[in-house]
Amino acid sequence: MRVSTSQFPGFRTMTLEARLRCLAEALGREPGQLAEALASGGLDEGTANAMVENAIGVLGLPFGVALNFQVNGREVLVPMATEEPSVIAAASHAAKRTRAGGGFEASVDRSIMAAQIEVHDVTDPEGALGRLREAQGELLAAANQAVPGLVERGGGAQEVECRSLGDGFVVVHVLVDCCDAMGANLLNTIAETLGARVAELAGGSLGLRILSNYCDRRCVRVRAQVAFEALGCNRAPGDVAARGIASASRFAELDVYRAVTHNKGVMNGVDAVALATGNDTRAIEAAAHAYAARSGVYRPLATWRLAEGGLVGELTMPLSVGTVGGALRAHRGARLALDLVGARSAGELAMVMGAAGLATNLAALRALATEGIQRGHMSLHHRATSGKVGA
Ligand SMILES: CC(C)(COP(=O)([O-])OP(=O)([O-])OC[C@H]1O[C@@H](n2cnc3c(N)ncnc32)[C@H](O)[C@@H]1OP(=O)([O-])[O-])[C@@H](O)C(=O)NCCC(=O)NCCSC(=O)C[C@@](C)(O)CC(=O)[O-]
Ligand SMILES: NC(=O)C1=CN([C@@H]2O[C@H](COP(=O)(O)OP(=O)(O)OC[C@H]3O[C@@H](n4cnc5c(N)ncnc54)[C@H](OP(=O)(O)O)[C@@H]3O)[C@@H](O)[C@H]2O)C=CC1
Repeated sequence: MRVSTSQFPGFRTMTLEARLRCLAEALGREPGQLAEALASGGLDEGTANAMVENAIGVLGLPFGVALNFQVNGREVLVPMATEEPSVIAAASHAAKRTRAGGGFEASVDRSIMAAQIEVHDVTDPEGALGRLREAQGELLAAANQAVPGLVERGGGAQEVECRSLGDGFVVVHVLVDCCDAMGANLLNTIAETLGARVAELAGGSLGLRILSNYCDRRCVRVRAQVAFEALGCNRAPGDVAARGIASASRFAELDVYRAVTHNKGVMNGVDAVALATGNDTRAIEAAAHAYAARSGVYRPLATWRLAEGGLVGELTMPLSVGTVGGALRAHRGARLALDLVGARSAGELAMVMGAAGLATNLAALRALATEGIQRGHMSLHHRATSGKVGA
């Protein structure tokens, strides 16, 4: 569903029921439909029992919506599931500050993932690589026969790459466009289909056949320009806040101890959207941190630089996310989250996730570089931990 605005004045002080009414109106739905989708955390026990093993119930998490987002000119509601107070406020807060500069600009690569087939005890690695390269056409055809639906949608196996790792190991990557799926099961099907033939061609023993979660060809890039005036508050003028944010960003580039915390601030937004939309947060985290360390030094995923009259923030990170497959079909709450975000493709969802990550990073840096984190975060944290909650 697309909305005409992501700004709802007074949303933060409304009751839960009033917020649902407000969203339902924006989406052209009945409030009851939203409440029904979210009943018992969006997941009933029967479904939970079928989704995982040894289920004993359903564990709840707060589900909220970050406001004020514009991504590539589109007004976007950003669904977030998180146990951490102040993350949704932080995302909404930063998104509000980006609006005067046009919000977030984002782009995304095709949904390319690599299926890995590993062969060991290869006695002639050079000969193996030659035979595997020659057989590229045959391997691609066999891979595509295993996923006809994907091919019909315009995706499927695109390319075969092979490398010798030394010590008798040869690895083949089948690069697959998995369209709107995260892709794990699709890629594993391809890896298992090709395994025996690849080992035969390589002249070695077949080893692992599984996707690689290091999806460095499936990156999202997000940029935001924030004017000094949009960064100021009564505790710091905008240019002072901007200089503080740029300096905090530089600190993260120079120090791994800081870079990890900086990236935790990025993942506050990314993971919350991933959890809400039923995506695999372990896959996202594993790829993000490998990418952050790709040069051999662990670096920030997002950086902020002073520019003419303001700040420019840029985030690049790999994101393998789906709007189909995985837990999505079964999970009512995740389907509602996808409906709220209005993403028509996995790429569009990845761009919103990246924008959420850049927003939570900006909010945290702005707070840290001006008043410190404790006022904003701890006031909301105390609200959550005071005896009143759940009474
Ligand atoms: C907490 C704020 C946003 C307050 O910030 P503020 O300046 O008091 O906010 P405001 O009252 O001026 O409100 C501005 C907008 O923020 C949103 N907003 C503001 N408050 C709320 C609220 N209660 N409920 C819902 N939305 C809220 C809302 O959109 C609001 O617009 P309005 O509704 O007025 O039109 C700010 O201090 C902030 O962004 N702090 C950073 C919080 C943060 O990063 N939390 C994560 C936990 S710390 C961490 O995990 C990461 C870290 C920090 O270690 C990463 C790192 O080191 O880089
Ligand atoms: N290492 C890892 O990360 C691993 C992760 N997993 C898990 O695998 C799951 C994700 O696997 P994934 O392959 O994405 O999901 P699925 O196994 O559910 O596959 C997605 C299916 O959706 C169908 N589909 C419908 N529309 C589209 C579309 N537009 N684009 C693409 N596919 C479409 C396709 O079937 P059809 O063509 O027949 O219609 C496809 O097979 C996650 O739950 C993940 O946690 C599993 C193993 C390892």
